[in-house]
Amino acid sequence: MGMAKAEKLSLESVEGKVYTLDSVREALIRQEDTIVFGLIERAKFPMNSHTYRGGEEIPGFAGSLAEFVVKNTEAVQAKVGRYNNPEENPFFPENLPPSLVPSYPFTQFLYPKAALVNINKSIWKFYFDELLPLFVASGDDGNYAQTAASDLSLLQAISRRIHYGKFVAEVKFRESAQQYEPLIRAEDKEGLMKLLTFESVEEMVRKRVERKAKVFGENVTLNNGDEKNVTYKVDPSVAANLYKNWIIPLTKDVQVEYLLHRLD
Ligand SMILES: O=C(O)C(=O)C[C@]1(C(=O)O)C=C[C@@H](O)C=C1
Repeated sequence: MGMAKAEKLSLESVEGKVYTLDSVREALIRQEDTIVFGLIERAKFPMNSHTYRGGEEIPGFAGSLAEFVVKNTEAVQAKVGRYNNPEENPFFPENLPPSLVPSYPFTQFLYPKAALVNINKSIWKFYFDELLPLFVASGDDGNYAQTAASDLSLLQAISRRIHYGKFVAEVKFRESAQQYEPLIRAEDKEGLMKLLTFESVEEMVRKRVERKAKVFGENVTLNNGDEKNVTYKVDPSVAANLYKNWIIPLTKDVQVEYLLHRLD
């Protein structure tokens, strides 16, 4: 096509995105599906710990096979514009190549100085050290590349969900700036955490995720009538605990971090 880098797409119709508390919560609900399917897909493979070993498993590359796949896939996706979308956050932002494609006019909703929050290092750590062993069978079937690819798509889904906290925080700030501003000025993390927390919403999220893991992950047979014979591809309590122990707390950390920079 030979388009210059700075050139804008010619668009038939641009869907300007509107962010409200309802619309961001709707987005979080839809992302639950992606995360539950991601768990189911990763559980298809055993642990395959070769995927995670460092030390020149790949000639000339010091990291693990998973790291190699994530870094290189992110680079390819960056070239075709993935990170032009403010809802996306790379795991390896260092040395990412620029986008080669015309830019889509994404709605600029976030406050630029707060938009830079990126906690993917913590996500990477809990994912490999703590989450994987909870739902993946031990063993090795040699499918390391496929395993790394399923890790990447699940990591990206979890990361997108957690960093969506920026949008949640911006909505809440705009709705009640007069309540947030003094807490931000005082750098009162605890006060901010309290103000942005809705216990009853969190409980609904955990219950719905557990139910989705049951519905999406049921091993379907033709004589399924008998409830007690039902088995699941991923233990539904693992999905609920992923939300309880990591996804919700980290989404809240992102909100607090974002808000602390909201008046910079
Ligand atoms: O829905 C919200 O208000 C959010 O901030 C999202 C979320 C979540 O991660 O699911 C986090 C904090 C709230 O206590 C409730 C739910």
